[in-house]
Amino acid sequence: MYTPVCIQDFETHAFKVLPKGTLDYYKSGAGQQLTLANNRTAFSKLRIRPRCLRNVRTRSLSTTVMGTKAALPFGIAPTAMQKLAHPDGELASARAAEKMGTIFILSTISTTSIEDVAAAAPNATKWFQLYIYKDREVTANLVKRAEISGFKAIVVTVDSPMFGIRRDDVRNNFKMPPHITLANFVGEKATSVSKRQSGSGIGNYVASLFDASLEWEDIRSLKKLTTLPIMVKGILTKEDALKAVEIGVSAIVVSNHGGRQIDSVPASIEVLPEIVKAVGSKVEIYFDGGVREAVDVFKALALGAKMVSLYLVSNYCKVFFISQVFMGRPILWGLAYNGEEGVTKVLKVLKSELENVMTIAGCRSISDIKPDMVVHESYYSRL
Ligand SMILES: Cc1cc2nc3c(=O)[nH]c(=O)nc-3n(C[C@H](O)[C@H](O)[C@H](O)COP(=O)(O)O)c2cc1C
Ligand SMILES: CCCCCCC(=O)C(=O)O
Repeated sequence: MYTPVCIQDFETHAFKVLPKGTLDYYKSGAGQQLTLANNRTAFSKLRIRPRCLRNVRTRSLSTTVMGTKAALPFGIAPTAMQKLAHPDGELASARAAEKMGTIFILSTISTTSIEDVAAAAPNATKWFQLYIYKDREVTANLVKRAEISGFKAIVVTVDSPMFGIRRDDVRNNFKMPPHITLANFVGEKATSVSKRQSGSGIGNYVASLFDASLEWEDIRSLKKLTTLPIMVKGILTKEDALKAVEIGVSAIVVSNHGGRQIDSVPASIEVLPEIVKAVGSKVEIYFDGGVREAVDVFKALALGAKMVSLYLVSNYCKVFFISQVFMGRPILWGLAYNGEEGVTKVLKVLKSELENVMTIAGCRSISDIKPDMVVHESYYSRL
């Protein structure tokens, strides 16, 4: 079998083996796909400034997320309908996350139920991504089920009052194949959700069922439904980041939904410094969008780092840093390669790349990755 050595290799393989409708759904961005491309281009414009002779004989990639240790600073972003890539779908990716000691975020629109994922990967740190439905009973039920099943956080996606127009999905009249179900909606309410889905594209599903009337106060109400920490995913401005802090969320995911919502929003990595600067250490900040290599993880961690002066008198400074970077599509490419083993391989490739980059750059731990170790390319043209 073809042996991938980098995430690009997994992608090339997936492009060959996935059916056209699935591949187009997974890979597409909105509109002309400018933001999708820019999620990558923006990373390529950043330069790493390595440091030498720092005794990097022992290294650790571990980090702390919401008070819990994670073995890796990168995890699995929520992506819908993973059984389109492999029959084991979300079970495979959750198990791979468990094996590698990293975080797994399950999509509301999963093809495996909350309970089945929990049973398959009991020791993984699992978070549940929530789309808020017009029917608040459906929403409350999802939150309760995630809580009872041992998920450790609710990640509310706030960038999707309507879905971005992904042109290939429209051209393909993309629908879920009949042998696959939206597994969180089997049962009374679910039937109505699933039935509406069949025969209509995803844009129609979202328009008919997701709640476009959401406001910040709804996030406050959501907090009353659960004891789990609430995170908001899809923040792209400092104004919204500060609003999220004011409402009392536990974390913010800086994300442009993989370029799938508004074409021409900035790359996630372009937005990160503005948000870190505004929010500081008030809440945890995570990141996704365009991560395909360990150098991208390194760059995001560096730009997410912020020096915070704790005790001005003693001049003691602590560095707060973003503790997790998430990936969407690379996990789907891993699934398409070989289910659980494929996703594990994707995570392992990235892990060994990151160890390599950190070691050569003089970093023994994630907290050694400092803001001044990454600069924009214009830094050098000014010299
Ligand atoms: C096929 C696909 C399905 C997705 N489904 C969801 C979803 O159900 N919920 C959600 O919040 N984000 C979803 N996303 C967005 C991802 O969580 C993440 O923000 C994005 O994929 C990150 O970009 P990357 O693919 O470049 O890593 C999806 C993305 C893709 C590509
Ligand atoms: C059938 C509902 C579609 C959900 C889509 C999930 C998603 O967020 C995406 O970007 O696609």
